[in-house]
This record gives sequence, C-alpha cells and structure tokens, in this order.
Amino acid sequence: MTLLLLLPVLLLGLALLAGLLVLAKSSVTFSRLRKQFPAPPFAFLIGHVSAYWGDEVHLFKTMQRFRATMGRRWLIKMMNEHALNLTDAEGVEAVMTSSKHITKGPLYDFLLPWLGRGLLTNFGGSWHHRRKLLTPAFHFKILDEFGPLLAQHSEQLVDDLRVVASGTEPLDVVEHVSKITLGTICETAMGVNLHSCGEGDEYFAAVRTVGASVIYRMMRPWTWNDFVFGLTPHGREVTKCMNTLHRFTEKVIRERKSTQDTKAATEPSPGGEVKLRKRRLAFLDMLLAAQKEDLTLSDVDIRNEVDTFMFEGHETTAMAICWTLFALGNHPDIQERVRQEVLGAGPAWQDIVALPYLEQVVKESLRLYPPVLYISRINEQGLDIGDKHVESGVHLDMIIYCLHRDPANFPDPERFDPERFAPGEDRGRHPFAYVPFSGGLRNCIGKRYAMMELKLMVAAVARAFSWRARHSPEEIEFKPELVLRASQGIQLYLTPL
Ligand code: HEM
Repeated sequence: MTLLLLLPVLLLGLALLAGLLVLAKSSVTFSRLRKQFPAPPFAFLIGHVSAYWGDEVHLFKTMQRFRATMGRRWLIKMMNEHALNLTDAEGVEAVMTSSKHITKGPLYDFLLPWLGRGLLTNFGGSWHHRRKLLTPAFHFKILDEFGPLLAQHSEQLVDDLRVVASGTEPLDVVEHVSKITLGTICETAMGVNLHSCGEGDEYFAAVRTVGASVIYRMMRPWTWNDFVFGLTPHGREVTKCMNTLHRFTEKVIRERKSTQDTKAATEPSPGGEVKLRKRRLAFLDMLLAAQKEDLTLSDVDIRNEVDTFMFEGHETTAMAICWTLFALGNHPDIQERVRQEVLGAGPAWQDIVALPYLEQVVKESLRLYPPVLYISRINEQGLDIGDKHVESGVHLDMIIYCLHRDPANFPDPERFDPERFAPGEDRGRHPFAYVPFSGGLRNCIGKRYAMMELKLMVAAVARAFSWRARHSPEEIEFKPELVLRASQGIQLYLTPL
C-alpha cells in the first residue's frame, strides 16, 4: 500500500529530474553558443521565457529592444530550445539560398491541427511534390483570368466603404478589407462565391483566435504540448475555432465539387502527372483534378491545402492593403501622386497593375510593414554564415521587420519613401535586404497574385476617397499575430470624392 502511494511520487520526481537534466544540458550548449553570438540577459534554466512573457505588444517591444542592444544577430533560449535571430541580409541570404534549411521551425507546429501538412508547413519530398503540382495554379495566364475578378472585388470594397465612411469619424478598415480579400481568394483560387458558403463571419473570428493563440503559446512553454494545451479553457476554445475553420473549407470544397466536372478537363499521362487538356486550372480545380490521377492525395490533404491557401491568401494581402492605406493616410502628398497616376491610367485592370509609382508605394509599404514579419527554419545540418558556424539544432529565425529597417541598406529606415524603389535606386542594395515574400526555394507562391490584388485595391480606394490616418507611425503599437497588426487597428478618416 505504502509502495502504491510512493510510486506516483517517485515517477513524478524522476520526470522532474529528467526535465532538469535536459534544461541543464541545454544551458551548457547555450554557453558554448554564446562564444559565437551575443544573447540578451536571461534567467537560469528557463532562458528568455520571462523576458517575452506578456502580450503580443510586449513581445514586439522586447524584440525591438534586443535588436537595439544586441546588433543584427542574437541568440534566444526558450527553455531547452535555442534560436539564432537574424536581421541582417548576409545571414538571411545564407538561410534562404540553402536547399538544406527548408524545413519550417517548431512554431509552425502549432498550426498543424488547422493546416496539417499543407504547403506552408510541409517538408521534404512531399513538399517538393506538392509545390511542383501547385505552382502552375498561379501561372501568369491564370492570373490574367483573375484580373477582372480582382478588379470587380476592388469596386466592391469601395462600395462597402462608402456605406460606412464618414470624413469625421475614424473607421477601422481591417475587417472590411479582410472580408473582401477572403471573398477574392474564394472566388479566384477556389472558384466559389463566399456568400454561398455562409459562415464567413464565423471564419474571420476563428482565424483571429487561432492566429493569436500561436503567439500566446510561443510565450508560454507549458502550453507547447498539444495535449496539455487542449485541456485548458483557451485550448478548448482554439479547438472549437479549428473545427469552425474546417467546416468552412469543407463547405467550399463541397460547393466546388458540386459545380464542376474535373474529369472533363484532365487526361491521364504516362508519367502519372496531371496534364491539363483544355486550359490551365485554378488552384482548387487543379487539386480536385489531381486527386483523380493520384490516389495518395486524400480528402484531408486537399482540405489542408485549401485551409493553407485560404489563410495565406487573404490575411496577408488584407494587412498589406491596410498598411499601405495607413502609410498613404500619413503622407497626403504621396497619396495625391498615387491618385493622379491612377486617374490618368487606362480603364483596364492591366493598366493599373502596370503603374510604376503605385508599385513603388506598395513595395515601400511592404518594407516598413511586412505582413509576415518573422519566419523560422530548422537547422538540421549546421550552417555557415560568413566566418561563423551555427551548429545544428539551433533554429534559424529571420525577422523580416528588422531586416527591412536595417540602415545599412535603407538609410533613414523609418521614413516612408517610395523613391527607394524607383528604377536604379536599388543599385548596391544587398539582394536579400528586402524579402517581404521570403526568398529561395520556399518563397511565397502567391506573390504575383498578391501584388496584383494590392495594387488594384489601393488604386480603387485612391480613386474613390481621400483619407488621413488617425494615428501617426510613432503612435502605432505593433501587434504580431500570424500577420503584423496594430493594436489600434488601422483607423482612417475616409472622405468620398
Ligand atoms: C502581401 C501578401 C503576402 C505576403 C507578404 C506573403 C508572404 C509570404 C512569406 C514571407 C512566405 C514564407 C513563409 C515562411 O517561410 O514561413 C510565404 C509563403 C507562402 N505564401 Fe505568401 N504572402 C502573401 C500572399 C500570399 C497569397 C495571396 C497566397 C496564396 C494565394 C500565398 C500563399 C503562400 C503559401 C502557400 C506559402 C508557403 C509556400 C511554401 O512553403 O512553399 N501568399 N508568403
């Protein structure tokens, strides 16, 4: 009996001892790493957990403080996990140009219950295969077909804003823009009308909750285990949201299946690859067609890809549009120049997409406010950066936000200046100094789609409104979730023209 009582205590003691040994060993490794790279002050065993602990705004400020005090590269220790934070172009280049470091960091694992092994979180041969399959879905000929739809949605955005805009009351535009970009990705890549799928509002709320939970968990090691997190009230809420997200995408897939006949568009080829007979297929049609040829592509695989592209395809572009409107709302002269360029352009969507100054403005906005502010890789085989060697096991975290504000490549980096992207102005700039869409093998598959959408949306707003931002850049509190947000939202005083 006494033994029975003692056993759980003994097991718990052993587990604690094992945990402490792991942490102690990790501290020794970390001391070795610190001979190569600096690290901000940290607590024994737990490392920087206590420095980051707080909300997202605190996390962001801590990251900025580390950049200001540590230089361009510094080490972080979260319990027994070690990461090298890179904010310099040479370091980022070393990671992005490597074909060995393409597996995403452990933070992405929090997304697995939602996105599974969709393209964003996939790795190895499966990723290669999927990327090859999906790349043609964003071929420029497909994008040509999307152009009129995107232009139509940009007019929809203007109509929606007209209903709620008043030059005297500030309006947070984030939700309005996000609804439009969700609608565009549904209609273009998925071939489905958002309204026919209902639940759009629930989908938004769920994406926000799940997005915020990733950062929440990152800062709280006791939530890292999925099972343990799932037992907490917050974890249960996140699971509920993920079910909502899956319900929505399953509905999108059902809807599309019911309205198309993929068989007619495909023919088997000797290599087993899907060849498209009549025309190139958009994203979801291509997946459904591929499923007929490749029995290893399961319904869950398709849902994972749809979840990935629905999320990546609408949140990032929505914030990019909002941040561009924010920047223009703080620079009336630049806003007016964009408006004049847009008003002088031809009527076709291609005319807008080709506008040079609009492109400079969008690029500069993506520099100062990169929607994806941070990306991470697993360092499985060791990495040389110049004369330094980063041993395997140390994660490689690239902070795009800081990289884009490096004065070595962007003098007076806080200043919004579209001239930085005027022809010839990038001469001498490091090729990896500016990577809003990442770079190398795992760059953004939707880059061209995103740029088209961004330009068309900003141009439509510039044609219909003049606006100023409620907050100055100095007043903004950055709030990193899965995308870069502001805790105040993006509030604009919009005056119809
Ligand atoms: C302004 C808008 C966008 C920005 C700033 C952006 C940025 C990025 C970045 C930085 C990555 C690399 C992520 C990482 O390494 O973890 C990425 C990957 C990805 N993006 Fe985008 N993106 C945008 C729009 C889009 C759109 C419109 C789509 C889909 C239509 C899309 C789909 C993806 C996918 C699927 C990946 C993963 C690619 C892979 O790992 O092979 N993105 N994006």
